[in-house]
Amino acid sequence: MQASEPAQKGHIVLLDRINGPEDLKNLSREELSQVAQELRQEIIQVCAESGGHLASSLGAVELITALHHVFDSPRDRILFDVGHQAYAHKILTGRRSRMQTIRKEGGLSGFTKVSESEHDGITVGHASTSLANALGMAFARDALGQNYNIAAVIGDGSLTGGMALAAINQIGYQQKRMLIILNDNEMSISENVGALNRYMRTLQIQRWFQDVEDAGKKALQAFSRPLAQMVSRAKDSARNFFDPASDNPFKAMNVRYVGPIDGHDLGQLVYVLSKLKDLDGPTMLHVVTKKGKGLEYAEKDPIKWHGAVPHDPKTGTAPASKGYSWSAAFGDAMIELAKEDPRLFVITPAMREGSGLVKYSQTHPHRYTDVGIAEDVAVTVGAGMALQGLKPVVAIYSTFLQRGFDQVLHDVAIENLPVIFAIDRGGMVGADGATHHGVFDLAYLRTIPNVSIALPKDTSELRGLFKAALKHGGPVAIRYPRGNTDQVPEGTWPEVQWGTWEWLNPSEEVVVLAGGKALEYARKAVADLPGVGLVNARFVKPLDEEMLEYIGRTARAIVTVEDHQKMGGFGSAVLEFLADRGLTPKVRVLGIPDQFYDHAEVSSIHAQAGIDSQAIRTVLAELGVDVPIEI
Ligand SMILES: CC(=O)c1sc(CCOP(=O)(O)OP(=O)(O)O)c(C)[n+]1Cc1cnc(C)nc1N
Ligand SMILES: [Mg+2]
Repeated sequence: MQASEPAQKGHIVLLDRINGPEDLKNLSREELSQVAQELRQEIIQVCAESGGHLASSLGAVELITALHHVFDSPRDRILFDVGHQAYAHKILTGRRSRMQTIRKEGGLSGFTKVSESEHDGITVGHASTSLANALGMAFARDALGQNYNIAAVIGDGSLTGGMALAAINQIGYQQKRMLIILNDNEMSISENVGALNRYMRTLQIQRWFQDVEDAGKKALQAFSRPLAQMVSRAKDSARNFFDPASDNPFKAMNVRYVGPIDGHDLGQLVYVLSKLKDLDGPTMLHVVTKKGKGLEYAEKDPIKWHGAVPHDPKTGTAPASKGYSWSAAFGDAMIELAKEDPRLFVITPAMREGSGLVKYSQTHPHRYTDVGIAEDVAVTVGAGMALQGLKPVVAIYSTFLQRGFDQVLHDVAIENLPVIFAIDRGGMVGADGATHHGVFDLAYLRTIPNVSIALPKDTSELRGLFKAALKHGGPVAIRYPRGNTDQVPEGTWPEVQWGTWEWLNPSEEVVVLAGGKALEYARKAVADLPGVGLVNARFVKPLDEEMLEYIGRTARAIVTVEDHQKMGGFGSAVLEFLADRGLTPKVRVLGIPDQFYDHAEVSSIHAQAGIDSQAIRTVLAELGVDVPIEI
């Protein structure tokens, strides 16, 4: 590709001619800097129009440009942990024209995805998986006698995940050739946490230490070499004492550590990556970046601009978000509950904002902790708290609780400990796609003895269930969807009788059973059908056995609806119950079919999956209920 005159700011010149990483190879340092500038403009424009992971992607622009200049993707494998920071990677690997479709139905994934491009080494969305993937690829490369490079980019937040640290332990032990690039911007979604994070700050101070030391060494050598050598020996022994970098955990695990270097200095990045690329064994390059780099309002507030909504790119202004979210309803309830019960303690695995806990963490800072991206740790920390008399609430997305399944079983349920799981994003979540949909939790929780599962229909019931859960003791999962709910006055704490359902439309011939988000669809579906019974099945476990027994004996047909996999969910529980008692009404189970759903609007996914109001009415019609199909 011919070099061209550098473009004035604002004009896209070089990107127009980059259709793949091979077009980066012959660019000069100045041209690479121009490419980075143009990438930044495109990412800003894409996120302004479509929303997306703006701040993370802006912070990784130079790093990704340098990686694709130095390495030879797709022959070399370049992996991104979580994959949310990879917008520049997508643009440079032939997807520039489709960037406006990102996170939309039929469009690009918001993360890297193997089926989307040969340049996407792994399909991700959950954190901390890149290093074990990289090790696996190194095993495969060596076992097959092949020869290519593997580079894994992992953020400082993702490095707080146990899976990443365990992988480094193995990587240092196996000594396979690979490059880990730690993209350290001191941020997870919130400020990053953990001892390793604090240690990495000292490494950045250490650069200052290095510079002073280098200058001193040069001055001394100019004066007397023997003296310089003697001082150098003395310095090395002192170094372990003063220099934090000498207890570098990565070096301790036999991973070569290089850095920290400026993750926005393209010249330095290209130089160092070229030097490290072919070194034997594992190397970690520590780069320091700024989340939101190059966009003033995103640099100033990387938390807000971690996940951008469509906005004015010049000012960062966006229409005020409407409505009161389930997450806010949960956070407000916790603030009040903590005033009532001094034993309450809320734990988040790096999702303070997403779980609606910002205000709670400020109101009750001593009854709150963020354990980092470590859901397994969050659950078992809750178990430890419960063993010693606290009332822990683990605030966790359904999809991320998958990382703590064994901890729920092994550390909480066996001893029937009073840990409450506030499960947010229960059900389909939309733009984050298959890696983030929370549609497996009813099945994986239902099989664990002692665990109760409840689905509030509104904010008042959410609060009533937390109050009942605190009284109930034992492990309780209270699951609610992404999206909005109603707002209730402070002090709303209704009584909810444990394990009971609620008749909403007491008609007995054909009965629809649904809880949580599915109940919204069911209500709409039967609104003008007085002959169809409707039950708020707010407990998945325990079922309301008395009511279900009655319905099983009297109704000719039952329809269950859930925003969850059909297999193993609420409908399965009802079928098991009826079969155990020899009750034989017709049963239709509406749930998510046995497949993954990519990113799309939640309503569209629900319609495709056959659990929305239209689907319910169609089934009712098939069961002989006289319903107008269209609503
Ligand atoms: C997108 C998403 O779901 C993100 S991005 C992110 C912060 C990652 O911080 P890191 O320092 O690695 O990257 P940075 O943004 O460049 O600073 C979190 C916690 N999450 C949620 C999350 C929670 N828990 C798990 C297992 N995976 C994910 N992806
Ligand atoms: Mg980070």
